[in-house]
Amino acid sequence: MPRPKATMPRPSPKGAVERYAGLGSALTSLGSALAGLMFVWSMVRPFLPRTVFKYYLGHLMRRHARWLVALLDPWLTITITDHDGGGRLGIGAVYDRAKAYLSAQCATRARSLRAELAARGTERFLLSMDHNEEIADEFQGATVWWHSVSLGGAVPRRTYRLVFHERHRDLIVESYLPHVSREGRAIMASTRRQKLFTNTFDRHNSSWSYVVFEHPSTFDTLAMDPAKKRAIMDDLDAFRNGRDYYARIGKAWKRGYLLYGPPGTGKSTMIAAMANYLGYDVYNIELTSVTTNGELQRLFVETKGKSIIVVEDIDCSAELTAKRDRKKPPPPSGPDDYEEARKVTLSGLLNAIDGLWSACGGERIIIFTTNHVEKLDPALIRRGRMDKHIEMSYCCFEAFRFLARNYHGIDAHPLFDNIKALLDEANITPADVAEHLMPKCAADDADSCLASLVKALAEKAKENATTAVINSMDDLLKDDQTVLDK
Ligand SMILES: Nc1ncnc2c1ncn2[C@@H]1O[C@H](COP(=O)(O)OP(=O)(O)OP(=O)(O)O)[C@@H](O)[C@H]1O
Repeated sequence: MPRPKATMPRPSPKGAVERYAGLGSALTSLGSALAGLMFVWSMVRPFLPRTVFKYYLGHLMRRHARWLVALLDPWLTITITDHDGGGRLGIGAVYDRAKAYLSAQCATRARSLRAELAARGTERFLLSMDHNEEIADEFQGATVWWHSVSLGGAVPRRTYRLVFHERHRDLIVESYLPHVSREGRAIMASTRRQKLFTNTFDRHNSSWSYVVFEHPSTFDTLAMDPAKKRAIMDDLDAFRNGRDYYARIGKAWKRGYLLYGPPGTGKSTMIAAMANYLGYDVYNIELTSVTTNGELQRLFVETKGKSIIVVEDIDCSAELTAKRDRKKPPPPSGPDDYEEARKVTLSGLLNAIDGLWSACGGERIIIFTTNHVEKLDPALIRRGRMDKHIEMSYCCFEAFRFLARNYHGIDAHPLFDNIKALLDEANITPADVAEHLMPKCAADDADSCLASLVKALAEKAKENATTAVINSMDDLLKDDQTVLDK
């Protein structure tokens, strides 16, 4: 097996010289010793019975092989990759901590660095080692070397190799690594940026990739009934501070929300507001890009704590809206059946959610959104899975006042009464109201925007009234037909 690059002698980095200083003379002495042994061996071997050679000497050589290797290469390597499960911390968490720890070390020591903004709204940069860069670190008298490597592939894997002398094994494993983890976590807490993860599919499987999450929506900009909004914020607070409570009642620290309502009523906006309120990362899972139930399960388990996992428009996945088939499916018999077996099913999704709660301990929220709650299987949205059901409804007067204050800084206007009466009849979404309130040119002010809204509301109210008349006539005709049929 080729040695990791970090252990190869390199001219520039400090430490490499020290690490390999004794190696040349050790090899020379070993060469002479081996030559002597070979000579003695060739003299003695013809006089040895086969059994002595086979059992005793063979055994002796095997026993001392490890010692010989350790003598030649006493350097141990620990590999930390951004794709390790990270146990209860979630994928790449150990790597992230090491990266944060090294950011504090490498600014003064590495010669080739990468820079990224440390946190939203700050001008501070977080520095990390560039690929193939090496730095040395000291800990309680031991020297260790960190080497940064990027492994190729469709989704490149970033890896750190930590190299140290065998005699420091206990110190490194029991004290140094926990020290790196502690320091790294503290640095991450002070420089944390929220991330938006999406699942991408290459030729072989799905994996998460992320961008920095910078959605401007907050509860201060979300238009909805103030009492309902307050209740959601209180619920989130109780969840965030509920670590001991969840441990005491023996439940995984998680909460499920179902957001339902017509398009444009603010479901995605609400998710962004929740993420910003809690400071959590968002994992947006696109079910149509996931080919098997197993893959879905893996994606779920790879999410980190302090995160919101979102499945939007869950009603758009035909396999999930179908009622659960409790019978075991027959084994695939042809290519079509195999294609069928590759789909994500409702039971697959339920298993993935349940598996997530049993495999990962910490602080996750899962949110489903749908425009057609009535289409969903009750098992998917039952309390315990989706603990809180939130209806995102058409714009009410309170939500309109909120938007008017946000967009134009007004709390009252002669058109408000008119708008209040029309809103009840028009059934218009907050997205539509926001669109009318948004000035389109420099001449647009509150008066013109509200006038445009009144016009739109009146048209929508008229349209709804006409539809209602047509529907009631249809119902009457159906009733008449039923009577005639009888
Ligand atoms: N309650 C709201 N408060 C403030 N803005 C809103 C609200 N609802 C909708 N909007 C505005 O309307 C736009 C569309 O809203 P959003 O995407 O959140 O709706 P949605 O319910 O998720 O729609 P869909 O079901 O089609 O995904 C947003 O960009 C936002 O600016």
